[in-house]
Amino acid sequence: MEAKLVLEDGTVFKGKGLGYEGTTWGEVVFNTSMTGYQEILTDPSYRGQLVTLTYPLIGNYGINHNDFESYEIHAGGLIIREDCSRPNHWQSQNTLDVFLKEYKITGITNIDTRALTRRLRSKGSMFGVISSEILDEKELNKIIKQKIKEKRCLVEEVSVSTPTRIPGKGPRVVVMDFGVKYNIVRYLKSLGADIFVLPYSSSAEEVLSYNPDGILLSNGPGDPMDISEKVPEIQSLATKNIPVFGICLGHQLLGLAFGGRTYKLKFGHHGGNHPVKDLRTGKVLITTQNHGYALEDGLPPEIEVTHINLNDGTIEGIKHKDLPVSSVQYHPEAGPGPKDSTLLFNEFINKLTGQRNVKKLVNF
Ligand SMILES: NC(=O)CC[C@H](N)C(=O)O
Repeated sequence: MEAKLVLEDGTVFKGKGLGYEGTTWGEVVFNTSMTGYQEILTDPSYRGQLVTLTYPLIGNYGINHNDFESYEIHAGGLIIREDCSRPNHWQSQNTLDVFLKEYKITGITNIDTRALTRRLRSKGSMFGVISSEILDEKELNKIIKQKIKEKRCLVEEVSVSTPTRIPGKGPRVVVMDFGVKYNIVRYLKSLGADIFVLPYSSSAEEVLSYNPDGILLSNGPGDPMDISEKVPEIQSLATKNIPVFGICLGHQLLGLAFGGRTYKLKFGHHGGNHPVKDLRTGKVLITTQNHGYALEDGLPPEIEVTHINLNDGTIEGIKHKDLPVSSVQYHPEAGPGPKDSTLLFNEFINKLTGQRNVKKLVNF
């Protein structure tokens, strides 16, 4: 089945349809991880984006029950070089193609993803459309012009609609769900936390009514300014002397709450090998990243920058100088990616219990 990918600048890539036969659109981003396609597809932060995977062979270890980062595929579409239709792995239960069909996600294969990535890297991420049903390029360009203007509240699309509890015997953690990845919840659970996942729309008052020992602000899709109405609520929560830990979108919202500003990166950070320096220890961590926005330099004086990205110097972590509040732009929960930073979860939980001992994490 023939398929086409058209970018907002008019570039056309011809390929072969993958997954569900149809038409899909969104911002085209590239991820440089070598493995982890299932986690990437199901990560709510990719909601509505067309994900290009730079690793040339995708699907080779199939799809399994354990690697879900949420309840469904959130990426709007998938762009790859080569699809492996006969996966081989002891846990594999499905092929990538069938998986995409099940969730009605349209993809495209046989694409020169190297050329596409170079284009996105030099011009910046662009809007695009993938279709295996419409091949007329004029028609596809028309779709881009229409859809690029469409506004969606992506966080609303992915957040839980009612509070959900994952019981544990340890400290009570409220997770504000902007599109939380399962691995964040898995780590908190492995450390014994009594977890309440609340809809992103919950007010500060509602969050506090759970009497939390700590609050986690999750990752999530889109521009943090799309949910700027949450900023005063987060500011109110972050100044109550309750430990708060933010991840990715949660980090950006926390920065905004303390008077910082966000901006859009040229092509974002999406991959599993981003070097980040912890400025307090001088150590370099290899991190998983997936973000298109970042905090601007020039944060208020009460905020300390704790981590920076060694590729481009952008802010990767902050902490409040007086309050028990900190956050990272990257993903300590990995899923997929290196686990250099998983101890951040121990640090957070230890703050809540006052324990000194670092519990050994369960390996996922
Ligand atoms: N993974 C995330 O939380 C991403 C945050 C935000 N949507 C961004 O792209 O910057």
